[in-house]
Amino acid sequence: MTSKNKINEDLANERRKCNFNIEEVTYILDGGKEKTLQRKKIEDVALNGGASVDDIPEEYLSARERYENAIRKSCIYTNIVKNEVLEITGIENYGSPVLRRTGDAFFKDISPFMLHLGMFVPSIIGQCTAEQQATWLPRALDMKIIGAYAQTELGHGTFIRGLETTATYDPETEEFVLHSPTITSYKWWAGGLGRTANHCTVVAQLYTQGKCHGTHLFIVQIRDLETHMPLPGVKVGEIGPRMGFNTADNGFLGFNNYRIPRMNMMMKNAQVLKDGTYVKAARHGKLTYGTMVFVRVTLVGEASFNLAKAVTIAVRYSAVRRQSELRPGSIEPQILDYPTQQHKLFICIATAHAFQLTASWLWNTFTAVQAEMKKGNVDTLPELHALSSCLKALSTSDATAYIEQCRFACGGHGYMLSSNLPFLYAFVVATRTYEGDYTVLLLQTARFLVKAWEQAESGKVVTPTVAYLNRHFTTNGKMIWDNSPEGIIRVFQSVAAGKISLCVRSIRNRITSGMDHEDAWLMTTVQLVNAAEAHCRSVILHTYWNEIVRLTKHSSDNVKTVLNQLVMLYLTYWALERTGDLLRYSTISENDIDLLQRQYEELLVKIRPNAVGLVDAFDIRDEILQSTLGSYDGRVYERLMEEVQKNPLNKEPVDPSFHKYLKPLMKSKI
Ligand SMILES: CCCCCCCC/C=C\CCCCCCCCCCCC(=O)SCCNC(=O)CCNC(=O)[C@H](O)C(C)(C)COP(=O)(O)OP(=O)(O)OC[C@H]1O[C@@H](n2cnc3c(N)ncnc32)[C@H](O)[C@@H]1OP(=O)(O)O
Ligand SMILES: Cc1cc2nc3c(=O)[nH]c(=O)nc-3n(C[C@H](O)[C@H](O)[C@H](O)COP(=O)(O)OP(=O)(O)OC[C@H]3O[C@@H](n4cnc5c(N)ncnc54)[C@H](O)[C@@H]3O)c2cc1C
Repeated sequence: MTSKNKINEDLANERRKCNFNIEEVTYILDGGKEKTLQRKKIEDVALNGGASVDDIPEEYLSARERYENAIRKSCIYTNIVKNEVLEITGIENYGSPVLRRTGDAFFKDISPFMLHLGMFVPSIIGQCTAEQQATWLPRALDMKIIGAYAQTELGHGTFIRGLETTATYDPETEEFVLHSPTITSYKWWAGGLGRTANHCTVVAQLYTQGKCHGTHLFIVQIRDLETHMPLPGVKVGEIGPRMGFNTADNGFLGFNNYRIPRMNMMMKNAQVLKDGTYVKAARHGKLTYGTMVFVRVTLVGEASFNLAKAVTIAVRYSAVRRQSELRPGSIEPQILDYPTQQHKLFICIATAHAFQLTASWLWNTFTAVQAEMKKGNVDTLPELHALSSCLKALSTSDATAYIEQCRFACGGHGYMLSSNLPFLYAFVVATRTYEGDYTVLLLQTARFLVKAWEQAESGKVVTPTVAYLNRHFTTNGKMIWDNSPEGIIRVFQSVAAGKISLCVRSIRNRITSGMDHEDAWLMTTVQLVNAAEAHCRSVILHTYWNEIVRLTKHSSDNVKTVLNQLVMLYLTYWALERTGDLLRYSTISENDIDLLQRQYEELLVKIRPNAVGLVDAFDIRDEILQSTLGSYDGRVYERLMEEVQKNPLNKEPVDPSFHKYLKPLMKSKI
């Protein structure tokens, strides 16, 4: 073995200690052996060209160079996907999470094509008629047109009904006239819009026959396909440097009475006829929000994958890094041996599992609701909206916090961009805001919960994810504490039910004392967010536990054991995090809490020998991790040194600024 591919001895030892079959766990996380094999095949095809390697790391490039480099690599990757990968997977897998995952080997930040594939194409699939899809979809999939999703404006992101861009139908010419009447009506933020896109989905207030019908979606060409010049009546550009997403060319867009054909309104859920007659969406008023629901569902898997990357980096680094002495003169321990380090990291592994399994379950729920909607039944949409809202909110928020925890776990070296942890953080923290801000989405779930509570109160049987509310009305007093997984889950459901019940009481009391419903709701929103969070925790705990039981039925004993230890760690961790709630809503005693704490510490000890095996089971290739600290071989210090050689500041021994500024300063007299 050359020193280049020699595995760090501590890491090699960790792998020898691992007592379970790593591949078996990978199969469970991927959704089955077939899926793992398919993923590996795709990664082999897409990554063996080594196209991901930049001569100069992108963080040293100027804004212009970075953008051009991101476009260059997007085109390379797109060609590989079009010419080689889709041969294996079929065109229907264009937007699959595997391609998204493989794409991370090409971009440290983000591809300017991401929104084309992540939202423009899904909006065509979800919001266009079959005839419109036949016109747009093949061209979009073939990258003959490149799109963005322009909904948010300078003045409004959350409150979609407040958007100001107008689309006024002109029956004379059978066109819509798009207009930006104010500065705040300028589209703002859309990824890929600033420099890359020639088309975009525009969300605008629809006016026809003198009446406003609310926001609708339109496909709009904004640039010439040959010259890429903005078309007359279109003002478009890039919004400027941001915390992350700097290669996504997020853009602004304004219209000056810009005309598009009638058929460019996405007409699956509502139509404007040639004479201007508006035909209302018959089934559900919020179907035009469907693309956002789809993306929220996919973001739970994104949170899991990015957290898996961060914890892979931090655990491998913690196995390699040695620091301090436990006893005078003794060998310095691996930092992974500190229980406090295990406390920081093992919850991240468990959370990545919890979110991955919840994401698959949510995806199945999403496809089931889609199938029902195709048959004309929209009854399950409110539950899906409530679920996807709170799961998006919590998974992105927890992933953000835990990625930062992984960075803390890597000390100073975690602060280096080459560790990839700062990029991961900047990327994931944005997911807490975009596609619906954390608080706003939890308040959406709260609306659903309050309604479900009222139904349960009147004796009606409610839908499965809130079925625990029915139990709330048949049991009196606090939930009996029981330290089994099922017992802990039941207690978390009681906490949620108790908090929802307090919200309802607060709202009613406020109304009784003279407030109108809107003010009573507003004054209760702090509690409502808290109740929705509690509900969502119980959903995640329940789903994680159920899925582990189901998926490990035929697993080997050691895999069953380690995955059980992880899920128990997760349940125990959250019980300890929420002791205040547990004391309030269950019969848990101080003694029970002491036992929980001991159980938690014992679990850390049990999981410790398998920690590296568990992150290896995420099976994230080095090209995708892009980290000096997290590579499979653990050559941390060598890679940090190699990275220093790429720093343009080190190219010359003396920087020109010495002669220009420093020397004159040093020579000048006081
Ligand atoms: C070369 C590279 C190749 C790489 C290949 C890889 C392939 C890539 C493939 C996939 C990648 C996936 C990753 C995707 C990454 C995507 C990045 C995205 C970037 C960010 C994009 C954006 O941010 S787009 C903008 C998003 N904006 C928002 O989310 C706005 C948030 N606001 C809202 O959603 C709503 O306004 C609101 C929910 C806050 C409220 O709406 P409104 O005021 O209209 O409603 P009400 O509060 O009055 O409620 C009325 C009623 O309706 C119910 N309701 C609301 N929303 C919905 C809904 N969506 N569905 C169903 N029902 C809904 C609401 O609950 C109320 O019900 P009641 O019964 O009356 O209570
Ligand atoms: C990296 C990035 C990429 C993006 N990409 C796109 C894109 O491609 N296309 C696109 O259309 N948009 C995009 N966006 C915009 C994004 O969807 C919005 O920023 C997001 O929905 C939040 O809306 P806002 O900015 O208006 O925040 P605001 O609504 O102004 O929120 C500010 C604060 O007010 C609070 N608040 C707002 N309303 C309420 C309420 N009713 N109750 C209680 N609190 C409230 C929020 O909780 C938040 O704390 C992107 C944003 C980012 C950061």
